Amino acid sequence: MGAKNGIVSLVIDVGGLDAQDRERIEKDVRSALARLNLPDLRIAMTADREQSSRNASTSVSYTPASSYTPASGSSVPRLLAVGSGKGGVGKSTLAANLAVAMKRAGVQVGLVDADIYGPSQPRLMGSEGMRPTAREDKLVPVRGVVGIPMLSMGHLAEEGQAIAWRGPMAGNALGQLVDAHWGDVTDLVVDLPPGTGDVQLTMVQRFKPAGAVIVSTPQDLALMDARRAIALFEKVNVPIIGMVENMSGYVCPHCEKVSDPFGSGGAENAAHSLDHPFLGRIPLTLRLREDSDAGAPPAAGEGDIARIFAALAGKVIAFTNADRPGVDR
Ligand SMILES: Nc1ncnc2c1ncn2[C@@H]1O[C@H](COP(=O)(O)OP(=O)(O)OP(=O)(O)O)[C@@H](O)[C@H]1O
Repeated sequence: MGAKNGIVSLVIDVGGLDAQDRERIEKDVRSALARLNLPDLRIAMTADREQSSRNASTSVSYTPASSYTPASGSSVPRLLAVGSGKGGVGKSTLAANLAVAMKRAGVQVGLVDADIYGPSQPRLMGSEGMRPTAREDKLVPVRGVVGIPMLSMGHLAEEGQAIAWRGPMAGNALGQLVDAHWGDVTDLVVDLPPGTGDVQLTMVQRFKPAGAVIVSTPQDLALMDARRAIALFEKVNVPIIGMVENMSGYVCPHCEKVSDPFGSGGAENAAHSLDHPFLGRIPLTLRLREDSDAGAPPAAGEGDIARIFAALAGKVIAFTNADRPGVDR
């Protein structure tokens, strides 16, 4: 057991124990330590073998420290944020499929689920139930579909456990997801929490993404929120890579006729009026929702939707190739 920078770390050797015994020990230790009222406790359970899979022999769970800064000299990949002004517009769906399409285009891409209050990337990327390992005080990502390394609070918090940290703790949790062992990853797609409040502002300020993709649905109200999201990034000088219009046109699964329940073209007009690139339009389709819920991002398959995500990814890659500086820490 040790304490550094206000973080109390406890390393428990659980070599030779099965998952049930490991869980029991962790639970017992946590409840014993709860009486001490430690604000920032990190428990690492180690064993002789290291894997990042469902059968991991090393697992990590922690309560984040309230003030976290990446170790000096640590290098992290370039961060590409995916943000939205409001929830439910398809930000996580876009982030997952963008990462998959970038990977298919040959980019060494990773994915961070910064939506730490409602992490959905483990489900979208087919990595539910996986637990990251830890090495030298840093997390080792798990692998989602098509082998994309990824980290999400959903991999660390117990299933169904409410995640309700205060702002600074949220920032710290994200710090540990970003400042991880990313290996040869050059670009990290970051799924931000929805909204434009203090938590989002602090995250963007602290982690300084190299650029941001803004997702919106076509309605006026959603677009007003998207404008607020753009303003948030601009406030801290994060370039806007462009806007994406999601749920744009409903494709009937029976007759393939297209209708526009939320209107269409609003995000493209908004992007032009704000002088930002328009990256593309993703239709509302039953298939997209079903595949997403099943942990099979359509960008990994073939067909129209995969082609749409491939085109989007091409534009994001063009942005990263346009002599943009990486993250300067
Ligand atoms: N183009 C689409 N067609 C059909 N369903 C979609 C589409 N985009 C997103 N969805 C569905 O809408 C729901 C919300 O999407 P998603 O979770 O990606 O949104 P979000 O903006 O990240 O939401 P949250 O605010 O909860 O993080 C999901 O069930 C998803 O499968």
